[in-house]
Amino acid sequence: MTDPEDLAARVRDGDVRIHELEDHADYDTAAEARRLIVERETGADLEAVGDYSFPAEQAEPNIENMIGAAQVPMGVVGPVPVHGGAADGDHYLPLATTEGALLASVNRGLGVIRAAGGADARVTKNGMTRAPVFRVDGVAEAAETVEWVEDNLETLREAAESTTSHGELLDVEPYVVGDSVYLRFAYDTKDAMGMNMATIATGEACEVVEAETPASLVALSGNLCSDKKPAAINAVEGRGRSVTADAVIPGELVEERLHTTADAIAEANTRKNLIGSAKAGSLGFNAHAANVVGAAFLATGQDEAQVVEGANTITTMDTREREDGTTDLYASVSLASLEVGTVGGGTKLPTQAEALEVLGLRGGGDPPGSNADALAEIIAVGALAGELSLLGALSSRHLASAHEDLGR
Ligand SMILES: CC(C)(COP(=O)([O-])OP(=O)([O-])OC[C@H]1O[C@@H](n2cnc3c(N)ncnc32)[C@H](O)[C@@H]1OP(=O)([O-])[O-])[C@@H](O)C(=O)NCCC(=O)NCCSC(=O)C[C@@](C)(O)CC(=O)[O-]
Ligand SMILES: NC(=O)C1=CN([C@@H]2O[C@H](COP(=O)(O)OP(=O)(O)OC[C@H]3O[C@@H](n4cnc5c(N)ncnc54)[C@H](OP(=O)(O)O)[C@@H]3O)[C@@H](O)[C@H]2O)C=CC1
Repeated sequence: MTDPEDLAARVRDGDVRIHELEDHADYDTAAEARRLIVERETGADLEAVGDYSFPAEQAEPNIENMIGAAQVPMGVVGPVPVHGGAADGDHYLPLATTEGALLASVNRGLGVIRAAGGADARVTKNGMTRAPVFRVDGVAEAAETVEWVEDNLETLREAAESTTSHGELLDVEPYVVGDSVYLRFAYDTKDAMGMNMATIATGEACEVVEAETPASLVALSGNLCSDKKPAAINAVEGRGRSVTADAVIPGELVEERLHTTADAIAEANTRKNLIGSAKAGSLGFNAHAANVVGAAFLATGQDEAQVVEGANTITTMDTREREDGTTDLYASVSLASLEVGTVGGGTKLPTQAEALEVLGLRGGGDPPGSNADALAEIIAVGALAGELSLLGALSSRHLASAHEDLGR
């Protein structure tokens, strides 16, 4: 049966479940039937939602109960001048957002960085984590379990890596709380963001832990991972890529293009991003790193919920005196836990793959991992540009007027 009206009627009559429509029709017809059901029950018109540009079947690994697609406007900023460990040269960065003024701001910051000769960027740590929680009888069994894990990393590595041809187990960090034992597994997941890969590999390793120790698995994710929640452990230890970008901006460029001074930006950064964030109890000591991380994630097919970890960013802005008496601005961002991939997840979907192509980073890198490293470095430079521009706007008191002009 391939008629959407008939399919919708069968769902209404209870003959077919709404999430099983793909068993009875092709994927696009199933989505159309679902739209009919939802339209009739809610009175909403789903014409725009149904006007998507790719075969629904292509999204099969990414969504259940598909009715169409949410379309977010995508723009481009740059070129981004990056001197990175993996990324080098000028890259246009696609960003998808609904916040007017955001791309203008990042574009302005990139123009400043470009005029200053570009930004350096490096991935300084890489490890996607999964931390299962086990039940033990008490502290004696907890210690026995931890000792076994520490003595048998090779055995755990063999089990975990049997599930993947790309992933490598880097470390297992044990934590004990009463009769709970948490094992934080960290993997080099190469060009994949790696959450599925790390979860599957850790599941295999957990079977060995249960067979060899008194510990009994309670949950494959015990929240010390920590995925998609604000967590100090990610800000301190890192998760995914830890990446830093910096640039020195000549004082005259700050004045010409940001309409303020290096001193004023440094002061705004200290009082806002450092002291203000500390007083607020924030994990993010930055202005809006999440803006660039989120927009780049939507454009390139990353898991949008992991913007939470991307916000674990510290921005520093300091003045540097030159011999001629003028003052430059040293600017940096350090993203502790940027979780990105160029294979897997949403990266294969058509618009997302095209966005990765714009960056020259679609698919696996050579060597494996280099494309995801490069993506992390480019996003970090984009975040640095956003910080420079917003701090400039705040220092020159242009934030409200910018959003009056562009954001509404
Ligand atoms: C809006 C500007 C850039 C104007 O700034 P301006 O200096 O008046 O702009 P301009 O017209 O002189 O142009 C300067 C450059 O900006 C770029 N630019 C300029 N306009 C465009 C445009 N339409 N499209 C693309 N790029 C644009 C472009 O690079 C241009 O150079 P050019 O190419 O002309 O040589 C500036 O006032 C600004 O950056 N304001 C800050 C806005 C901002 O950062 N908003 C971010 C969101 S705020 C938020 O979400 C978080 C928050 C604030 O709540 C977090 C917190 O608590 O801090
Ligand atoms: N399971 C979970 O708990 C969670 C899942 N997610 C979801 O997980 C998905 C992302 O998981 P992820 O593991 O990244 O992606 P996928 O599950 O899509 O797997 C990617 C696979 O691509 C293969 N691959 C091919 N080339 C490369 C390369 N160069 N580098 C690395 N791997 C390569 C690997 O296969 P092989 O391993 O065989 O080598 C890898 O496992 C997203 O959809 C996200 O939303 C998010 C959070 C939690």
